[in-house]
Amino acid sequence: MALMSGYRSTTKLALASSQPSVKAASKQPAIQVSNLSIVFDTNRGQMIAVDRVSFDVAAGEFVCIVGPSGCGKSTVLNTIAGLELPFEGEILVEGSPVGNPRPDIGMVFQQPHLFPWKSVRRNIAHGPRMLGRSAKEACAIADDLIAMIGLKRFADAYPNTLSGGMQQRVAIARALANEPRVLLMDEPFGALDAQTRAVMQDNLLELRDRIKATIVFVTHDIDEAIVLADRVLIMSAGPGRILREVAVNLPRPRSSAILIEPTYLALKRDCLEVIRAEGLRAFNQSDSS
Ligand SMILES: Nc1ncnc2c1ncn2[C@@H]1O[C@H](COP(=O)(O)OP(=O)(O)OP(=O)(O)O)[C@@H](O)[C@H]1O
Repeated sequence: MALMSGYRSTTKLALASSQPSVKAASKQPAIQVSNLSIVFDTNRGQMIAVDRVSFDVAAGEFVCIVGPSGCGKSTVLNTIAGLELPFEGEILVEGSPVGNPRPDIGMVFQQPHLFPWKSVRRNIAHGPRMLGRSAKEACAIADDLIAMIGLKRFADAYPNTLSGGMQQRVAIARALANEPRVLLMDEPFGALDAQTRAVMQDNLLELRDRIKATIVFVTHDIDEAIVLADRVLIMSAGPGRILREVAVNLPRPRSSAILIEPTYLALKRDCLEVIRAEGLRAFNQSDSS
């Protein structure tokens, strides 16, 4: 496998001691989340969904957030996107506080949410048009991205004629059309079958090398997190906190083929130990409360 030619055994697991605060290596992080807390009103009273979460993401870094269902992963991501207000704490993206959704922050969800009445090209051109680009410019941007995601033959097709994987590629291209500095992805491959998912992971790794955006990616799947990320943040069961940071120093370019490499398996085993211990802690806690 050509992508594996540079493979070396450089895996290093970095487990920080106890860290509510996870700092990126860069001096000027693209994303700075400081003491983020989010409380929801529910019919059983107030519920702390996210509890004093702090982390940085360096410019160009790929960070995955994993954790048990309901631990607040999506809430953290939505808040960075400006979709979850109000919140306690501070979030800076490219140095500016987040408030409302911003064109320099792209978001991709588990479901592609394409406009069913627009063709692939017009779905992707929509963002640039909204930002004031001419129809010609917007179509040129869309066509470049369509080539990048390998759907040239489907430029004039409508979403309902595409497979789930193809629709998700269009959703990613649509998010990239505004040239976001930051791309937030909430389980974008969660609804796909295993084979399509592996192909999409490889596509994303390739795209990532070309677009140089800072990416925060939420997933349940530890394999997916290790294949994609420079760092994995493991969240605890609710209320959500950052439990551990795991540095993934596997060489790039990578592909899903690293899943069978011994260094990869060692890294996965260490992550799973952290996740299993946390699962047990949460179970015992809920059992005794
Ligand atoms: N708008 C809301 N109102 C009330 N509670 C909410 C709201 N949004 C999320 N929650 C609750 O906050 C907690 C965190 O939800 P969130 O969706 O962020 O978790 P998650 O880790 O992304 O879960 P999953 O992996 O299952 O998608 C959950 O207990 C959820 O029920």
